[in-house]
Amino acid sequence: MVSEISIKAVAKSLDSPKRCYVTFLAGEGDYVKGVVGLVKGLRKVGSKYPLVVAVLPDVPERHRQLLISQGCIIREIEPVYPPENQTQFAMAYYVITYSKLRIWEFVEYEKMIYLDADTQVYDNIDHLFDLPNGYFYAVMDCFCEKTWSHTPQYKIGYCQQCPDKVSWPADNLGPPPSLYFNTGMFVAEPSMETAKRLLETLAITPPTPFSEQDFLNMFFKDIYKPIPLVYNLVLAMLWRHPENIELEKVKVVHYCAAGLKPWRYTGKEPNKDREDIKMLVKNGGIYAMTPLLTTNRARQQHLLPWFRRSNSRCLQRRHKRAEASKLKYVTAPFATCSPRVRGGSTHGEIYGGGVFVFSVFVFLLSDELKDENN
Ligand SMILES: O=c1ccn([C@@H]2O[C@H](COP(=O)(O)OP(=O)(O)O[C@H]3O[C@H](CO)[C@H](O)[C@H](O)[C@H]3O)[C@@H](O)[C@H]2O)c(=O)[nH]1
Ligand SMILES: O[C@H]1[C@H](O)[C@@H](O)[C@H](O)[C@@H](O)[C@H]1O
Repeated sequence: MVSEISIKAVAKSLDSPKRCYVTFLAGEGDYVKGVVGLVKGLRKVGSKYPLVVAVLPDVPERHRQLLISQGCIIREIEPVYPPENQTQFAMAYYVITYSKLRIWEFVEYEKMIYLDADTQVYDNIDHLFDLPNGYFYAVMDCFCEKTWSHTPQYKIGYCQQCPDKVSWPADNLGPPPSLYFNTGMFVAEPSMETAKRLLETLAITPPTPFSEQDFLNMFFKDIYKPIPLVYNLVLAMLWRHPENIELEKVKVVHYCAAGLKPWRYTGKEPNKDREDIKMLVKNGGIYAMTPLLTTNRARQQHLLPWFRRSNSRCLQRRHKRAEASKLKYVTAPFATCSPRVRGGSTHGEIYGGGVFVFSVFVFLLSDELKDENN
């Protein structure tokens, strides 16, 4: 029996413009825990739109089912690679993230907010869907971590977060670089034409260390519009540019770095008495109480019919593809990858220990998944 609440929810959804949150999932590792945390977070902050998970073929069925049971829409994508024989130029860890480019093919939606699986929302950001069309919105990155040591910016100590501290030596290096965004969160408009241009451009673009992030920065350079840091707080900002952060206002936290993923918290990390950590703990603690959708009634209230339609279309597509497919793809290489592969030093060394503590609250979101990783 469909409840009255679910009928109202359906009616409301049919009225709403076609919008969605979207994330990306590869491999059979533990990033699925991040997605469960994220969908619970979105629900907790009252987001009106569904979370679509763009999954690579190597995501196991049990993970897909788990995500569907939490209200996610599963959309399988074909992997995207940089030009053949050139993958060595991107950091091995990141090659798989080129597949994110497929989300521009999700043209059943007019607008989407992309969030990496290692982000968490602490406040509703639905209003970002109302930003004017025709631009690429994302938060400016920070260049201060050792992962950036391959760049001139890092070498001269220049960061766009504090451009007056070390000014750009135009005489030696030419005009300053364009503003550079982090791709853990962005607002974009799906379009087959854009999707096609992205892939065509990628085919003639040599891979670079931050793979799809560098590529999207290059591709959308002319229409990029920075949005405030509160929409994607890359953790390093806490200790690199604390003067730029108003912690109570942060809406999306990005647990951006190996070793700092919320679901990998061990409880042994130092510095848990830092004030910023305490603040995040206070704000984030409520998420531990967000329920899973475990009862039919809860599902009726939260799962809208387009979730089901879309998932059943997705299953049909997968069957078809499995039949036809001699699809060659590389599984996610980095779920178990050592941080050293990525930047020459461990993220433990880079970040110091304190921030691990605030990860625990998001970790609590996912503790029902403990067995998944064994
Ligand atoms: O085994 C994996 C590894 C990664 N991912 C997906 O790929 C995303 C990016 O990977 P990480 O979160 O491990 O990487 P970072 O936090 O360092 O992310 C930063 O660098 C990446 C590569 O440059 C991307 O651009 C990303 O958007 C940017 O925030 C994950 O969030 C997740 O959505 C998986 O699904 N499975
Ligand atoms: O600034 C960040 C950070 O330094 C990360 O370690 C890296 O993964 C990101 O891609 C980058 O944008």
